[in-house]
Amino acid sequence: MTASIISGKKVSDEIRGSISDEVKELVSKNVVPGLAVVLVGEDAASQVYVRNKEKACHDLGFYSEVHRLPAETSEQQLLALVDTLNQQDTIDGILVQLPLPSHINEKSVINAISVHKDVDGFHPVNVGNLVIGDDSLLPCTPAGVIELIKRAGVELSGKHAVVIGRSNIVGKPVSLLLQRENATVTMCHSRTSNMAELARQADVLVVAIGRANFIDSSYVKPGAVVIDVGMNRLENGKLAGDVDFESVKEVSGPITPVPGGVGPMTITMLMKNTLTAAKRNHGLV
Ligand SMILES: Nc1nc(=O)c2c([nH]1)NC[C@@H]1CN(c3ccc(C(=O)N[C@@H](CCC(=O)O)C(=O)O)cc3)C=[N+]21
Repeated sequence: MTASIISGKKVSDEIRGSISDEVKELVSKNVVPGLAVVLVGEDAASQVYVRNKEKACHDLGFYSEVHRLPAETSEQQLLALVDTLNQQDTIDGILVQLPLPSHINEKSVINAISVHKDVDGFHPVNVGNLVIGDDSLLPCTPAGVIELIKRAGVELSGKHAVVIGRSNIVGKPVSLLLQRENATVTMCHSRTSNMAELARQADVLVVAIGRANFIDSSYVKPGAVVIDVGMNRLENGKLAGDVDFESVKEVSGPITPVPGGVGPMTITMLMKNTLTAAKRNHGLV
């Protein structure tokens, strides 16, 4: 029996609907949430994502600035722009698209973004607050993963969640958010020796390893929820997840597709963070 599909597009549209309503409310109080996205260089995938973010802003009534800088931009020039955006009252959220050209230190740039405008949730203070369980702007993809699981009607409390991948951007924060939902969390990574055996114990399997179609049905307990965070562009230009969707959907429980799963949620959570930052910046929460 083929698994049910968790549509990130559908969930995303529902959440964007409520964001749009909240923005109308804010605009009536002369507050327009503003997002600045900075793209350095011509990376094709980044151009797609930045265009998606810009479109989402326009669809939801946000003020949007996109700064497209040449690849040879110096770190100092980029830091100067970030500083300007930190001071700009019309901007509530700042996102500097990663990866950056190798001559620029990503940490320095992330640390330079005001904590209150860090709508990526990458700043160490936001990450620290996430770890200790204090209020913070949550990283978009991890927050989107949790939202998808919840909206699929899956109860996480007491369940065994297995996260494959331990990146700072996805794996680590997802494991923390799963713990916050009282799941029991196992973290697998490149040095895990019995990965398939551990993965098969999962009630909820979250995969974020960056290897196309790597996870097949041998990693999945029948009926387990599978969340595919993979975003791999194949030679033929198609997008593939980290999960071999065709084989896994025959054994899994609810499963997210790629595209149309976690991707749209990443953008939607970015919009949600920008809305939250705008309300905070204007003393409305
Ligand atoms: N500072 C920073 N913050 C990010 O959040 C960030 C980043 N840098 N660098 C790159 C990754 C990747 N990312 C995606 C956003 C949307 C889709 C998305 O909309 N995906 C669609 C398909 C889009 C397409 O057609 O390629 C989907 O999966 O349905 C994917 C990936 C955000 N990122």
